[in-house]
Amino acid sequence: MQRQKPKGPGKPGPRFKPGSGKNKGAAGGRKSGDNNQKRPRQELNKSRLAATEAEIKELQAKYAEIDATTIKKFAHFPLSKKTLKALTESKFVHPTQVQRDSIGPALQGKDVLGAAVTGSGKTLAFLIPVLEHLFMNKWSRSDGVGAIIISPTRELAYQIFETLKKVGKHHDFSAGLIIGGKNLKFERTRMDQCNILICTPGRLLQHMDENPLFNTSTMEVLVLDEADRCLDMGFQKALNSIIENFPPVRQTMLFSATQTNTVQDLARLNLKDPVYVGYGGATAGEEPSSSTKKAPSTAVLAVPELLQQSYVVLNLEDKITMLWSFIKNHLKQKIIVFVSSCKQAKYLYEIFCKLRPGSPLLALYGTLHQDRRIAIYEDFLRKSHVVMFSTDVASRGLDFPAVNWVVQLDCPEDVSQYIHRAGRSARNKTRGECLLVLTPSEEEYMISALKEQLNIDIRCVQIDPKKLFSPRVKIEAFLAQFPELRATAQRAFLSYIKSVFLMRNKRLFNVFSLDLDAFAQSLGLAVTPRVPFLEKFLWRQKQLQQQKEQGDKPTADNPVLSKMTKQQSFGGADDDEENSDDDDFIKVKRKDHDVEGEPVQLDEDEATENEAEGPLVVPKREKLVTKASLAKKALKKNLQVNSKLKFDDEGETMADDRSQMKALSARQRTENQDDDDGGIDLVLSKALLTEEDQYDKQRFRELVKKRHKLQREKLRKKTVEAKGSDEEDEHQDDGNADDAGSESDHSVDLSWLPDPDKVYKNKANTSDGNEDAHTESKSESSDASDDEDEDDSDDEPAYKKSKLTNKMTLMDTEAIAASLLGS
Ligand SMILES: Nc1ncnc2c1ncn2[C@@H]1O[C@H](COP(=O)(O)OP(=O)(O)OP(=O)(O)O)[C@@H](O)[C@H]1O
Repeated sequence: MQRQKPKGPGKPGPRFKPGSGKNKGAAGGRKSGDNNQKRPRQELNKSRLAATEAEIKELQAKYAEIDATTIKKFAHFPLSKKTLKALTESKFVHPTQVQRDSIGPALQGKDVLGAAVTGSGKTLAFLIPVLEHLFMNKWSRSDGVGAIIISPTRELAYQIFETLKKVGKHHDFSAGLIIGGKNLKFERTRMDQCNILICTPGRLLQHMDENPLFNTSTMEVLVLDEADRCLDMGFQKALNSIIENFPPVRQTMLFSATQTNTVQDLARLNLKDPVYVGYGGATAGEEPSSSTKKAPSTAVLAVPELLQQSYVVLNLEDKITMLWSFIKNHLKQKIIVFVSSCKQAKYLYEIFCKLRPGSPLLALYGTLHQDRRIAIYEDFLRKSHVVMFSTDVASRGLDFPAVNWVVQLDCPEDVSQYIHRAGRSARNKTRGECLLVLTPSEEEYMISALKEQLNIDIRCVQIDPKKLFSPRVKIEAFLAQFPELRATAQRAFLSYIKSVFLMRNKRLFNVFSLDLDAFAQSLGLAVTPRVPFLEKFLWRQKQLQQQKEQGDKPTADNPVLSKMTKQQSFGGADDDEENSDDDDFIKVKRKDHDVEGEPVQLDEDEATENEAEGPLVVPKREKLVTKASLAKKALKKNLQVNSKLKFDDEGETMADDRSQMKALSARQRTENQDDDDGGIDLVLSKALLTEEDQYDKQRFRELVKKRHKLQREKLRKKTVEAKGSDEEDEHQDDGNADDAGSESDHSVDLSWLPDPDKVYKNKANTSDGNEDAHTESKSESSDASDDEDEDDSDDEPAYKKSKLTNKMTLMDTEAIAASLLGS
């Protein structure tokens, strides 16, 4: 039974129109009029409350009698009027099997594990109980978070939110969509006011860690949609931390088309006597029909009844030709093409846009901006014929209407991934088709796994070569024309190889069976790009082989060797940061693969955790490449970022004293920083810069002084030379004195003239014009600093300044002329 919470009055009822009271218009009766308005409002609130109380009691009394077998319509469930009204308005009248089986126990407050075929209506199977739980407990905005629904992808969370808006529209609860890529501040300020939160694990954890307003202690219902995905390795850490923050007493519901039921997962979630819905007994295409309290050994794996499945076997290099021909032959259809990495989805989208197949194209993958992702998702919902290239971000839970074809261009990791991808078509009893594209090396394993686990007979189709059109030549031309596209093709090439390389099921995915040159050519690349991670892996294997031949065994004392062995057993890449920029798209996240190779010893904690399941091989997690780690790497290699080398004419490097730190304390402090963990101390850096700045200024002043000294020396030399030659001339040729023309060619001894310094100093003091001149001269030397100007004024003779100013008065000129004539 559900716990009744002592509640306040709940949300206010509708406002009364002003003047509806009896005393309307009475002079001076405003106050009493207000009272009269308040009274009916209070009375209405009371009567509403009483009605709600009565409804709750009535519904509660019926909970114990719920029998799934007798339920044909939603109205047969003891549901609140508000929920029923919204369901009817949304044309949800008859519950699906999973809804029939799970809503009853969920209303009774039991934990539920629901597994049902894709598109069978699991979303409503948990949303209805969530709404009813809050209603029965008279939840209001001030009560905080009552239910949290966790979904593995943002698009799925968004879709659940949209469904909640439909079926919960007559309730007064507030709901929030908490997903990454949205405004964190906005979410932060409103989260505490939400009664129902729909979130992705990462974002929820972020709020739990960073948002002091976020309080989950009031939470009473937890739902995990696509529970097996939420509980697998990719989200394990985040989910463990999230669950720690939840109150231990709560109702928990898990739903998926490929459900988890491992003891370990259920223990993590604190499930108490859960009811299993859709486990066991069903065959392909047949919906599960009963719920059970016993934990069955396996969950049902099934694909929709009306889904037609087929597969085709092709060499890797023929995939693009096949896809192009397929799209050209299905122009008026809605198609999703699944590939294994974001870069492939991007490349296929870009090149097909250039090739113009005649059908609208879209691409949905994780590295797109969130707003773009939602826009593409909505675009695909709306369009009736369109091709969408997608990664597995769209493989789970998304309810696109009327998808005609799902093409799995790259082989799925396992059967459950196949089911989720295929389930985007043939939803809710509609027809759909799925085409699985396999390479010859993938065929045997995948087809036998599908037949065994799904108990289906998947049809192999042969492609008519006449219907194949190769776009290879056009692709090559586009790549030659657009270098950016070529780069995208190269990235797509590498990302596909890496995805195959990282797959843990080596019987299914064998990177060495691929013809890399042919594959590169099929993407339009004239030259096959290098695959560094593969080269490195082969080199390491060779080393290992050599070590083995020499009789060495990997031990704890031989870390290199044991690392290599470990890596080989993973069959995966190392965490070498060199290749890390290719890594963002792929992570080996799942733990339920068929794994080849030796089991690897886990950390102690993990090992004990996994004992119940026997030896477990976990994937090696990729090291996160952060800016700090890159900086540390650069430091280790003694790389100086932004350093400048100068070369002389002979090509020898010259010391650049400007780049060397002069300040002793700065140098000491920087040297001491070597022991630090990294990061930038802003205060320290500022102090160092100020100190260095002073040295820079001093150095600059010295340079200027040096330059001026040189100039003066040059000038002095010239004057001395000129003097010497004049004296010689005087001795040689006195008779030439009256030759005016020759005078202009030779310097004249003007030492007998009055000292110009003295003359202009006096004038400068009296004349206003000289002030301007001084300013002008300053502006002319605007390159120099203020200090430099001061130096100039000390050192330079006054006549130089006056020469610059060119401001001689008439009297000065006359005086000079008179003295010249006088002499
Ligand atoms: N009772 C119902 N009557 C009619 N349509 C329904 C009913 N329940 C659900 N649907 C519709 O069926 C479609 C699939 O529902 P939903 O997305 O909940 O399926 P699912 O089981 O969660 O699928 P998946 O496993 O892919 O996540 C939706 O379009 C939904 O509106």
